[in-house]
Amino acid sequence: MSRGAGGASMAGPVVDKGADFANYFCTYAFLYHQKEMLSDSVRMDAYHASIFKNTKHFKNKIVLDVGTGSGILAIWAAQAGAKKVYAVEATKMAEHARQLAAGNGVQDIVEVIEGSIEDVELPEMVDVIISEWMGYFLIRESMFDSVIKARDRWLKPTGVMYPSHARMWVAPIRSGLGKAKLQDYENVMVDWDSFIQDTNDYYGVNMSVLTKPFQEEQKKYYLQTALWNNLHPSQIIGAPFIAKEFDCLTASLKDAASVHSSFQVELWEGQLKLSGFAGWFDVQFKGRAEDPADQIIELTTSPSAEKSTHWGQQVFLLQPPLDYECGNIIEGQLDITRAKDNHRLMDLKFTHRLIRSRDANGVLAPFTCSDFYLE
Ligand SMILES: C[S@@+](CC[C@H](N)C(=O)[O-])C[C@H]1O[C@@H](n2cnc3c(N)ncnc32)[C@H](O)[C@@H]1O
Repeated sequence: MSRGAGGASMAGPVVDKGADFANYFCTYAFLYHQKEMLSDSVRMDAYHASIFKNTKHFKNKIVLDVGTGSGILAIWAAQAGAKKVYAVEATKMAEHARQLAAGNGVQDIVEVIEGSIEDVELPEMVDVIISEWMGYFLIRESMFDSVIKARDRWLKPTGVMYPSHARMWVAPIRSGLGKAKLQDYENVMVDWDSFIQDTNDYYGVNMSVLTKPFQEEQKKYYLQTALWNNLHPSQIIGAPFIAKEFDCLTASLKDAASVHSSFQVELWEGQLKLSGFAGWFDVQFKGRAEDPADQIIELTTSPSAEKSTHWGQQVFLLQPPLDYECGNIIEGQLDITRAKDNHRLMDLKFTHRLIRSRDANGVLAPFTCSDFYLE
């Protein structure tokens, strides 16, 4: 791939650091935002268990926490017996992490370093890299890039990644959200029409040449942007499939830059309306093949009746929804690439068709394409 803005090469995309700080990092400098993550009990329980059920990976070890935020993972690593923890944080939250480590008596073990992991120098290689880098649908925010770079630079050849594996899941769903979004979009366009009329009547300028670009802009916003949602499991209408898997020990920057996955899913009976697709992720803490975890822990963000996470699921709605019959199959291709103007956002495209039956002679619906933006 080329090395233009949004493109990825072996060294990753070229990033305007000032813009990146303003657009991305700034919210992490606020305690209210860190508190949201610290209040996600599914997330907290999984990381806590991954460390304390596998203390052999931490006892007397050198640990690097990439993006320490409040310092929580670094403090747990110290409590689990780490000899030294380098806790790297790009924002001023580093000061709070330092306070928190001292407030919990681990200031001699946890060394908080304020700076971007790409720029900091550590005095030694580490045994473990721990990080909570996952964004919506796993790869939004592109923080995995930073973890990969840290791994390639600072992890000993025998080192362990926490988490060790990650997977992106997709499933066909039903949802009432599409109808509401379509209504919002239509209302906005009705409002635009009266705005055009008023501007012409009162101010003598005809704005109608801007109708098409306005329509495109609003369509993208209301109908083609991925939506955050906490789905109920009953909204899933076909077997979820894995769109991408990462082994965090070996994944490359190129691997992390895009997803290309074909799928074929039989739709379950009893629903008959395909509203779109949902995407979520899980991560596993398995250690490494030669040094496996004593207890494998998994953190999942899948739709659940009992346990939701702050990640929820990302929902991609078809407009209009597709009617189907029992036993129909939806097949197609999912392509995700980095947005051209912001490497932390994704452009996502579903190319799909509904096959009326498994029979090769079944009636085929035409291909439909849906572009979504993980913004
Ligand atoms: C999702 S938060 C996790 C915070 C904390 N580890 C936790 O689990 O509660 C990610 C943190 O990583 C920091 N971060 C992201 N990219 C970074 C980088 N390249 N270098 C240093 N810190 C980074 C962010 O500022 C943010 O505080």
